[in-house]
Amino acid sequence: MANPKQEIKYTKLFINNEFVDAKSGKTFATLNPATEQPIVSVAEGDKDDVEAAVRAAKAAFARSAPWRQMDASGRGRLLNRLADLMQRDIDTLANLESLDNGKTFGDSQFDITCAIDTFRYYAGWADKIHGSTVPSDGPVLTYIRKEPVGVVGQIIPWNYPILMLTWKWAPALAAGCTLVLKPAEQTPLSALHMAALSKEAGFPDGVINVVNGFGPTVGAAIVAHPDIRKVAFTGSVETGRIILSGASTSNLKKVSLELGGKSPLVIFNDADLDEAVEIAHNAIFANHGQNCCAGSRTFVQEGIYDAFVAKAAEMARQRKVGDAFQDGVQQGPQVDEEQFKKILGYIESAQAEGAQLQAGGKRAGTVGYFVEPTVFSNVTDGMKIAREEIFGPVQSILKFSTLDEVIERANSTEYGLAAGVVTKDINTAITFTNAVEAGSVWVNCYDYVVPTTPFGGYKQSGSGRELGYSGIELYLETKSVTIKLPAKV
Ligand SMILES: NC(=O)C1=CN([C@@H]2O[C@H](COP(=O)(O)OP(=O)(O)OC[C@H]3O[C@@H](n4cnc5c(N)ncnc54)[C@H](OP(=O)(O)O)[C@@H]3O)[C@@H](O)[C@H]2O)C=CC1
Ligand SMILES: CCCCCC/C=C/C(=O)O
Repeated sequence: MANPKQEIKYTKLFINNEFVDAKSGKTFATLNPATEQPIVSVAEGDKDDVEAAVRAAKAAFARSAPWRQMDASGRGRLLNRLADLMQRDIDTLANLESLDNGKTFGDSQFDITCAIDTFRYYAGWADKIHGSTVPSDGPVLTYIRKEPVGVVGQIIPWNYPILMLTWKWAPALAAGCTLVLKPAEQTPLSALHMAALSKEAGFPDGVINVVNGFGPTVGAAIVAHPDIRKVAFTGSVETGRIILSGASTSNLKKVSLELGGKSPLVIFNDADLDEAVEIAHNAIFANHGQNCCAGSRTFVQEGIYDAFVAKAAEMARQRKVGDAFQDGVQQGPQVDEEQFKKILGYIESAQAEGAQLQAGGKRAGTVGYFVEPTVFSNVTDGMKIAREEIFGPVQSILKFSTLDEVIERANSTEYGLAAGVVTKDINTAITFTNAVEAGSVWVNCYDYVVPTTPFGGYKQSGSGRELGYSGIELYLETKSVTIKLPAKV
């Protein structure tokens, strides 16, 4: 049941299976973006708390520790148990997520259902991670072992708090790593409830640690720590750059990055118009536009352009904006004042650069970080809204003539996370999907993100792939073992 008055039980740091205060005693308030008021204060970790968390994670990774002695199938059972507990607490988790992030209760439930599926998917992998034998020359036996990387640091954003935690925790735990997670400062609450569930599920001491706090303190300490062997990050390109550089100047820890996007969604003349409008609407407005793979450049072929714009604007005007806990609401507030102001700034820049405002265009209401679902037509490639990640409910509709032209324009960006194409012509669809520089391409659909399928970016949208078996590979080392035999056998 949706409950904006959800009791909040966990507000401290989670280190070595205990909730503890920050060593400094400091706390910070997490705000409700619908009211702009504090929900609760949470412990504010810093370098010393990261140190304690890494020490716990390192001890949990010791050869004789219960986690390392556990059978791989035992890790799978713990992951499934955690998924069971998430299912039991789905309403509590969804309430915490919606309070802290502003997304609708229904969207939070959907995200948590996806997260549960992901834990179950990786539970299945835990005892199926294996090496191989290799036919080396000479009287030797050579085999390849796959081993967990060790202690890993994980830094996640605020747009899908539980889902991003899951994309990090589930493969790392299936692989046998131990971890220190930093949730985003805006959305620590669901991660802390997840920490409590991990203890209840039976994960041994120190395997999972959560340190709330800020990027330049907690995040930087994770990135610099010499005992952390790998860092996994989701967030902005700018912070991704800082992380890569911090990893290279500390212990050269491995890094995987899932960064931003400016993803093209291309709609051809032969598309079913209503279906295409709906795909494009959901591609940009889902999660209030706060989505790394949002279809933020809607390219529409000239034959249907005017009709498409009219219907897209009408659909945006019908989108119901309001409090996350109200029935029928499709869009809550943006996560914080910074994002809210950034989005309004982009809307202003689009008007100044000559884009035509078709719907929305301003703040919704007077309290909370609500932005009207906004649609611009006559957007051209050089405009700021066509080049930069807005991360908000702003649809930019661009016109194109030919397939070759739109391929070139779609690829004319340093991002390469996702792309979509809507057409009835299989040749057009395949030509586009082969040519577009993007880690995920969706044909006649969008945002089809499932646990089995790798997800990540080309170019500056990142490196490495989460989900699928690729997600596990991020947390594995490869060891080649060669044993001399008395004779060739
Ligand atoms: N790819 C994606 O899914 C996301 C993209 N973005 C893009 O980034 C823009 C800015 O959002 P923002 O939240 O500032 O994104 P950031 O990339 O800065 O935040 C993501 C995470 O990184 C942490 N972080 C920040 N600085 C450092 C650092 N120096 N070292 C280590 N970790 C750090 C943040 O901590 P803290 O909690 O203190 O912020 C947060 O946990 C958005 O408008 C959007 O365009 C944002 C979120 C997700
Ligand atoms: C629930 C379906 C959409 C998932 C999108 C994942 C986005 C990740 C990100 O923004 O980093």
